[in-house]
Amino acid sequence: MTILDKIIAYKLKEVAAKKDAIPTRLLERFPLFKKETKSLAEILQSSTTGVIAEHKRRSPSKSVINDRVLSHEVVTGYEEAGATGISILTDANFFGGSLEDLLVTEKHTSIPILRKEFIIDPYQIYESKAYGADAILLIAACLSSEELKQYSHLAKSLNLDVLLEIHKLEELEKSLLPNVDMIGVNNRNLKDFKVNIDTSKKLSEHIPDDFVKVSESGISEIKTISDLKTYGFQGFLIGENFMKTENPGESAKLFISSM
Ligand SMILES: O=P(O)(O)OC[C@@H](O)[C@@H](O)c1c[nH]c2ccccc12
Repeated sequence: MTILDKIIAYKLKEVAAKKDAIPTRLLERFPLFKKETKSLAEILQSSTTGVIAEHKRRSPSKSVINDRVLSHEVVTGYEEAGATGISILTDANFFGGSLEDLLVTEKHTSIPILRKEFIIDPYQIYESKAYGADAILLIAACLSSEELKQYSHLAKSLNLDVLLEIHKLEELEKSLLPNVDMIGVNNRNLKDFKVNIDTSKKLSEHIPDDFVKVSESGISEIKTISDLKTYGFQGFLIGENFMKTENPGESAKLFISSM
């Protein structure tokens, strides 16, 4: 069983319990459900930097990255640093995140927020909207073609942008859907956690130009970004490189200001 299989099995149980606690019809009554969302894809297209800074306390590959920092300090720091968007990992069990982190971010910042979660049920898309997300992540490795189609359609009907994550060419075919705004190439293999930036470079030529291209994971140098830009990437998802430092907002500021 790979870690991804483990996460999916856990998510199925987690979502079943959540549906009992707060049914979809209640989520639809949350005040933020009516919030006007901001398009991450649009902002990335007009940004010259394109950094999506991620809040991530832990990960299955590295265990603790930063358990001390308060999320509101991190996210306001990210916004002040000039990040184009913020990614919030809401998974508690493997990444130490929460929906509370999403609420805090919504309250304290005004740039687009990506909810980073292992989405395996439409319920989580309603939940993302109810807790203030502007965009969601769908992972091709976790979902069938039919699910990807259905979930991206639902997200768009709620005005949420869709970032669809792929790691290999076979996953791209089922990901070229009308309701997908951005295609993210994860440089990290979720099966063995190995990171290779060449994954983005290799897959870039196969991604049609009508999708905003995002490169995810393992980015720690500005020259990597300049290089990826020549392959058509406009978004760069960075977590650990900022989170592992004492002051993630300050690290993001140093990084972005020297781009
Ligand atoms: O911390 P990094 O190496 O900068 O990576 C950030 C982000 O890309 C990574 O957290 C991520 C990419 N896709 C995911 C899917 C689920 C959980 C996490 C992720």
